This record gives sequence, structure tokens and C-alpha cells, in this order.
Amino acid sequence: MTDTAIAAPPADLVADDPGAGRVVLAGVSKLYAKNWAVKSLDLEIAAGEFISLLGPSGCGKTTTLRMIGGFELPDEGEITIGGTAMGTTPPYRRPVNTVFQSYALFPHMSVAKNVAYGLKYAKVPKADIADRVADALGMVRMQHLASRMPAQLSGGQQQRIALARALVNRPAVLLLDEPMSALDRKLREEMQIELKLLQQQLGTTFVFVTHDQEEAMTMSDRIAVMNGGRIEQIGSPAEVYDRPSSAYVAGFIGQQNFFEGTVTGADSTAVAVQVADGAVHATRGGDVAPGAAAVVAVRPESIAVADGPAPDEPNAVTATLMSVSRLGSYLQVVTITASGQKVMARVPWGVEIPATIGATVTCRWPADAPMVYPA
Ligand SMILES: Nc1ncnc2c1ncn2[C@@H]1O[C@H](COP(=O)(O)OP(=O)(O)OP(=O)(O)O)[C@@H](O)[C@H]1O
Repeated sequence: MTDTAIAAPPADLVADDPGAGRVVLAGVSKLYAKNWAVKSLDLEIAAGEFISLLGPSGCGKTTTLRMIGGFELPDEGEITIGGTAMGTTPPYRRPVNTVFQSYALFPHMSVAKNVAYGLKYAKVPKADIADRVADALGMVRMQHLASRMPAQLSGGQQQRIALARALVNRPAVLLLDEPMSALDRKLREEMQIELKLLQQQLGTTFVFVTHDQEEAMTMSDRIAVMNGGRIEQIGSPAEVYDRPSSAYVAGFIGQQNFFEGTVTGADSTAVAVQVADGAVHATRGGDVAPGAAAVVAVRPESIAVADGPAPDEPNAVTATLMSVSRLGSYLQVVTITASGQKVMARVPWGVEIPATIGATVTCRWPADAPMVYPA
């Protein structure tokens, strides 16, 4: 960790009321100009949970967050925080603070004054304010910059100050709206780990909006994958990665190879699908009936590449090796089949690819790898 890393939080910032951070959204909808930005959304967030709202631009993540924060009011449904229905309660009366994408620091106030602002507003005694500001700045290791102005800070430093300014108010729930999007990749990865550690130590409920699936996977206890104003799937990072409930989730989380085809057989334990380049037998089943159009999803890391054409058996296709590139600790292998289907494999660095570019290869996967979805 760097010398600017986040330190253990002071005891007075640690959540002490176990139920205060529980958030329940029941049938919540938001209508903007005849379009439902969020529709009939049910979501229960446990106190102390780190939950991410994940999805592409326009899926309703920010609107959901803003309704929890009280910046927007639902057109339908109810939001409860810590057992209290929020109704039309304004943001400053909710046990919630928000860290915005832009950090929204006051440019004309020093770092210390920015952090103190909410406490002054809440009429906390002056002597306590100084202590709490020092504690909060200490937590994000920014004490030495207390007298700086926001314009004199780097993006990462501004991000830490925004965090301190939100946490100093001891919210039961912290809302974070893409707070790392302005940081470069390396700093973002460091901050992800620090933020998760801090959240665990504080026990504060964190609701984190992101369109970056790796970020959500790294930090979250659970991920709610949103699509068109609804939650398409909610679960632990492992659940949404290993058992995506739809082709949409399968494609949004991690990389996938998608094959389109027709179901030739299905029972409770296995599904057979005929695709352009061969047959797929999937032991993980799928909600599909024989004769139906289906989409098969196979993760690149499930695919092995061997020299020569594929034998006439399921879960193996013949392809031409197009490229092999090193990406960090693995090799990304791109192949293309006779039907024009791109098949990507991801193999650990050190595993030899037994063919040259342009050679005929077999891409093969085990029967428990494919997921099958209705087309
Ligand atoms: N104030 C508004 N007035 C009208 N439409 C809005 C308003 N805010 C959001 N919308 C619309 O509601 C939908 C959901 O927007 P929202 O900002 O919640 O999505 P998002 O998933 O957070 O996207 P992004 O990642 O781009 O912020 C979009 O279609 C958007 O255009």
C-alpha cells in the first residue's frame, strides 16, 4: 500500500447501530418524461453490506441511487432506511451521505473546511468538529493536506477528501456514484482495495454505482446487475459470474463466446444444441425446450486450444488460429471457425499454444462449461 493509503478508521466512525444501515426498496419506480428510468424495483440491502449496482449507461443505476439519497422521489413504491419509511424526507434528513463522480468539493474552501462543512451544518460543537475532521482526514491519510485548496490536489487526493467529507457525518449508508471513474487504472485498483477494507472496518452500508464489472467484482458482497430499469440478477460476484441468469448478464460480466443454435435435446440434467460449427452438450441445463432457438455462452478461460482439426464429437470446433496476445498473466487466443464465428480462448501464461498463426486448431471445452439461454 502507498503512504497515502487509507488507515484504520477511528472508533467513533464505526457503525454501532446494527440495523441502521438496512435499506429496502419495495416496488420502486421512477418516470421521466413518459419513460420508466426505474420500474418496479425490489431490493433489500443488509446493514453493513457492500452492494454494487452494475449495468450499462442508462439502465437506471444513478436514478436508483438518487432515490435512496432523496435527490429524486419515486413515482411508485417505498424506500425504507433503518426501518423508517423515507417518503418525501429530503436528502439532508436521511442517514445517508453521497460521494459523487465529480467529488463536488467546494472549490473556495480548504480541505479541512470541506470536511467540516456537514458537521457545521449539523451544529456539532466547534471543539468536536476539529477532532472529527482530524480523525476523518487521518483515516484517508490526508492530514498533511488539511490547509490545501481542492484545485491543489490530484484526482486521487480529491477522491479521498470526498470520502472523508462523506464519512465524517457518520452516515448509516454511503452512496457512491462512480467515484473512481476519473482516476487512472492503477490508482483505481489501489483505491478499490482500500475502499473495501475501509468499508469492512467501518461496517457502514455502501451502495456503489458502476458500469465497470471488474470494479464491482473486486469490491462487492453482492452485485445487482441492472437492465432497462430493472434488476436482472442479484448475487455474489461468484454467483453472477458462474451462474449468470440470462445471456444479458453472461455477456455483461466477464468475457464470453456466444454461439447461436437450435436445441436438439433437453432434460433436467443436460441440453444439446446444434450450432453452426458443431454440437454443444451442456450438463448445466438451461430453460429451453427441443426445437427452440438458443444461445450458448462459453467463457474464454474454459476453452483449450489444440493443434489440428476437431474430431466429430460435441464441445469441440475446428477453427483457424488468428492471433495470440499476452494480456497480463494470460494469453488471449483468437480463432475463427469456418462459419465465421470468432472463438476466444484465455490460457494461463506458460501454457504452450501448439500451433502457428493461420494453422487449423481445435477449440474444446468441458460439458460443464457452457450456459444455455433462450435466444
Ligand atoms: N433528470 C432526468 N430527466 C429525464 N430523463 C432522465 C433524467 N435522469 C435520467 N434520465 C433517464 O433515465 C434513464 C436512466 O438514467 P440513469 O442516469 O439512472 O442511468 P445510469 O444507469 O446511471 O446511466 P449512466 O451510467 O450513464 O449514469 C436514462 O434513460 C436517462 O436518460
